[in-house]
Amino acid sequence: MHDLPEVNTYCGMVAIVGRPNVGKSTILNEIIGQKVSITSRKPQTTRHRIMGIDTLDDRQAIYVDTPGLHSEEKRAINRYMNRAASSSLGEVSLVLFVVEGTRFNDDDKMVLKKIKNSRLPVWLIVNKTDKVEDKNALMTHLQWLHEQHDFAHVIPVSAKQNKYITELRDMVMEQLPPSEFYFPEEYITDRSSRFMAAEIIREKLMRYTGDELPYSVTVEIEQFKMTENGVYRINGLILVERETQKRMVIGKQGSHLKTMGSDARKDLEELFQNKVFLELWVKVKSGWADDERALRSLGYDNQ
Ligand SMILES: Nc1nc2c(ncn2[C@@H]2O[C@H](COP(=O)(O)OP(=O)(O)OP(=O)(O)O)[C@@H](O)[C@H]2O)c(=O)[nH]1
Repeated sequence: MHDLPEVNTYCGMVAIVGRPNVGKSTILNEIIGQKVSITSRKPQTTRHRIMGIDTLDDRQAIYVDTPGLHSEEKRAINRYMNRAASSSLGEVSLVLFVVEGTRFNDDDKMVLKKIKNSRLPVWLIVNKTDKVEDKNALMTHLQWLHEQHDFAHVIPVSAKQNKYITELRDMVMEQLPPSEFYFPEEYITDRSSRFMAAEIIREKLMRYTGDELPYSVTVEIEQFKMTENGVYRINGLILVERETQKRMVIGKQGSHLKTMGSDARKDLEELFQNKVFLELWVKVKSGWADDERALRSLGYDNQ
């Protein structure tokens, strides 16, 4: 009889699911200690499935941040996001179901239904507790939440104030099954530097522009290279649907684009630990959000 190879490390996938805007990406970034998933006040900021990798000594937790699940599936991009969110449930060992304070609406119900079907162990993470002034109401709500499903844990946190995030991280680490590491220990995400650069630029667009933009804007990295003097030279192309949106993104005498570019550059330098030279262009590309083929050509390939 052959001895099985001894594994003395622990590693597993943890899916972070929930309706849009409950703070999934913020929780992930707080756990990893770096911006691996972009966030904004606008719902549905996360469009892709992103892994955040947290390695500590002999343990590696691979968090999968998913686009917010929601019931509206009108446009192609919404369908894509729902697929990306659901497909991550197949391969994980633990689900963190994120809800917000004392709110629990139809979209939360829909997510809970999906989770129940998956039969995975679920921890309920009640985020944004800092926003709840009435602590008695919170207690009553937590009690009610407990009754909705056989949650292994119900954990109130505030990602924004970094409250109970370390405790959550430690609990997850304890829960990992014995396994080889999936990623080298220095990795913090499965995504390429190009992808991260595009996402950070998109985050600035989401944050600085009006409500009209979220669905219609996308970013392509046309060039990403190290120059002879050790600077990352990044050229980003911002694609919008309409001329009015182009003007909105650029701002008066380019003021908007300049501020966003400078903010994005700072984040990129922090992320890559390297000096960055960033150039941005804006171009009108009509109708892309309704065209699945165009989506795929821009990298929305549901992987
Ligand atoms: N007050 C408060 N706000 C928070 C907290 N966590 C996240 N937020 C804010 O909530 C908004 C949404 O956060 P995200 O992390 O982008 O939410 P998400 O669930 O990933 O959103 P989608 O990308 O739409 O799925 C942002 O403006 C965050 O700053 C928290 O603990 N307290």
